[in-house]
Amino acid sequence: MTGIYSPLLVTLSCIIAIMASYTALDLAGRIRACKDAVAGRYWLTGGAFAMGTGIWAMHFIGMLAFMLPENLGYDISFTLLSMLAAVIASGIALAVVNTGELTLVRLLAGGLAMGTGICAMHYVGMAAMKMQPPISYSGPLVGASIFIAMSASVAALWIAFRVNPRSDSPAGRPPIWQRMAAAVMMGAAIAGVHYTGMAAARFPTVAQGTAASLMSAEQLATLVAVMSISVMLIAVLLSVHDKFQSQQTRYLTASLQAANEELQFMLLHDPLTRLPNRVLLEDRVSRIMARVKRSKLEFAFLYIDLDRFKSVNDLMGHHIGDAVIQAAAKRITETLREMDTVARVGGDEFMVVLGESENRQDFETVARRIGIALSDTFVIQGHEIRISASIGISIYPQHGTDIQQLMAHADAAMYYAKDVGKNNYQVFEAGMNIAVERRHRISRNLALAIGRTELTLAYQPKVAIASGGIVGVEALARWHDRELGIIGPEEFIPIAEDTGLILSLGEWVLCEACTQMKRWEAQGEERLQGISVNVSTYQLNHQNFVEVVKGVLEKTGLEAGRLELEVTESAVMQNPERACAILTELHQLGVKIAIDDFGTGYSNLSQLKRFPIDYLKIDQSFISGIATDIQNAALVKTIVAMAYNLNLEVIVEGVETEEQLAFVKNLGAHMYQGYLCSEPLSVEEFQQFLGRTGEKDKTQWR
Ligand SMILES: Nc1nc2c(ncn2[C@@H]2O[C@H](COP(=O)(O)O[C@H]3[C@@H](O)[C@H](n4cnc5c(=O)[nH]c(N)nc54)O[C@@H]3COP(=O)(O)O)[C@@H](O)[C@H]2O)c(=O)[nH]1
Repeated sequence: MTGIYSPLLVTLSCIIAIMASYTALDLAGRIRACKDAVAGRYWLTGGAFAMGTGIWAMHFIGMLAFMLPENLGYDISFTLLSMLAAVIASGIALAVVNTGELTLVRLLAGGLAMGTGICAMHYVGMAAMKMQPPISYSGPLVGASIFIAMSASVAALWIAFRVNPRSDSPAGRPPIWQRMAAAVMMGAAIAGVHYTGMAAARFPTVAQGTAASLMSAEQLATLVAVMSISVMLIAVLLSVHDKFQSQQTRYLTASLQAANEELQFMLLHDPLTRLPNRVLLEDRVSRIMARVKRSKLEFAFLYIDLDRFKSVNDLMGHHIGDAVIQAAAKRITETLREMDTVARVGGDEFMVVLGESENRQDFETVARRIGIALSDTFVIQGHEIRISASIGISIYPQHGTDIQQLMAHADAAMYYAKDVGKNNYQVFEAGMNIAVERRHRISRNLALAIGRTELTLAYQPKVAIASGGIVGVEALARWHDRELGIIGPEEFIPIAEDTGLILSLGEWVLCEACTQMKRWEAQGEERLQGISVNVSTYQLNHQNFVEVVKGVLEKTGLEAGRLELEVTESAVMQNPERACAILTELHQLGVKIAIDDFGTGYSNLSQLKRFPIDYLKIDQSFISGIATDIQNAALVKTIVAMAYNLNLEVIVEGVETEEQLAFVKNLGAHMYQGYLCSEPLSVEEFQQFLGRTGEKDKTQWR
């Protein structure tokens, strides 16, 4: 009996073989990429089922494509057994592909197992065709089909391995067209086995289906269709999954790349200003240095520190402080050229590297420009803020041949600029290093000294000019450092202000002075109406200053009216609204307020009218030449007259001679302080002083 092939079903069988191959290859890739052992086992089982049923479906469609004159039946158990053989063969193939390395032995063993499975599937499937007399086979063609099965399996395993590299392979997954080409090759091999096997079969001339036939060709077609659709569905689902996963991977890769770039940026930039940080700056400097070495040009470091920034931050809050830093960064950047670099290297510190130049005047010009730009008023959220900058300059190679040296020298010059009054620039000179080293030591040692016996208070009497009697005392901080010896407040107070140490130092002074005043009260010392304490700008502007004063009064038990706070004119004028509010609160407690160093600031008396002031202290610089300097004399005269109008008492500082005293007495000033009466004394000396003067006629002391 001879049969003919239906071209449609043959084509369909080939398509199914290709689809099954594609599905199998894809699954093999997934199994190889899977790092989770349990999930890998699921993929293997699913893959074996999909590939096995695919091959099996191809085989039976191929059988159905072969139309015999007789209607034949198919034995169910053989049919299912052939499917099992295909699934097992596929499982073996996938397990082999899943190994780390495909050695020749493993490839041959896997190919043999898979080929055996395919042959078993084919010939068991053929045996499902129950006919009488049974089908006979041509030995050479069966041999050829077995050979094709074995070699196709080896080729298929090799292809599967090649198109599914390990997940950590640098090459990554091959493109889809390569996988498709591999699937076509595998499909052709599977179809080849089948059709060679079919050619080997000799069907009897007259054949009849046997009683064992339980499944008709239609039923078989239905089963095959279900299986084929399953394979196709798996293929479609996998492709959708694949697409989704590759989209996901692309998205994740893009986000990872963006995150990496941001991380890279963050590592090299300051987050607030987005300017380079010290690391990036150093990198750029080393490049400039390499260039400059060859060209014999110079380049400069500018160390910029914002003056009074700490009080802006404390006074107005960190959000305003941050905005000032950002605005300052912008202004600095705007003064520079493309080739220059500005970096933020600390809270209110910037470092500028000015690219190579032949003329060092250029560096100073830029420093001057930056200084001017930063001293212009900043308007931040409606607040007018005034700061300035102290700038230190070091030049390569004159001031150093490595980055650290150049930075240290620019830093030293910057501190020098601060020491000589801020709001200026200085080019590094050898002696500045020593000054900076001393400054560092002072701030280090001062932090340790607060609250220890190294810090003490000196007391200077206040004398009523009319009566000559002692009426008060001013407490002044003194420091004898174990390592550096005596350090004057002129030196350590500004450092304490710059470092913020003034808060704890100021509180200590306040507490110590009030405690001492309380002791004098307890001793029955009636002449001292009160004790005055200096308050720095930084303290006054600090948010909890009123609370600190209240706390000290409570702790020491001193009556508020016995405490007098001396605030400088410039401290008050830095933020008049806030200063006025704080001073009013303190004044309402009963604390007396004196404006210290009056005449050195920009204010005039009418501006001070709204402040709750009790005393004006005329700065000692006006007193030294008062008898000879007509201008100073006129000024003091005017201040005293206006103070009278405002109902303020005038204290004159720095009176050293009888002549000066006579002059201020003549003007009608109320009190004086100065060496004429006494310099500031230790507590013991002041005690003796009180004793000595107490024996004199109180009203006739001087
Ligand atoms: N915030 C704080 N500031 C303080 C504190 N203690 C001192 N200071 C301030 O330091 C500056 C220098 O003070 P000092 O060296 O103590 O000098 C004072 C007097 O010794 C000096 N003086 C007094 N009489 C004369 C004199 O006849 N001639 C002369 N040449 N100098 C004299 O004047 C200084 C007093 O200044 P003032 O405070 O303005 O009354 C100084 O600005 C202090 O304010 C502190 O604890 N906190």
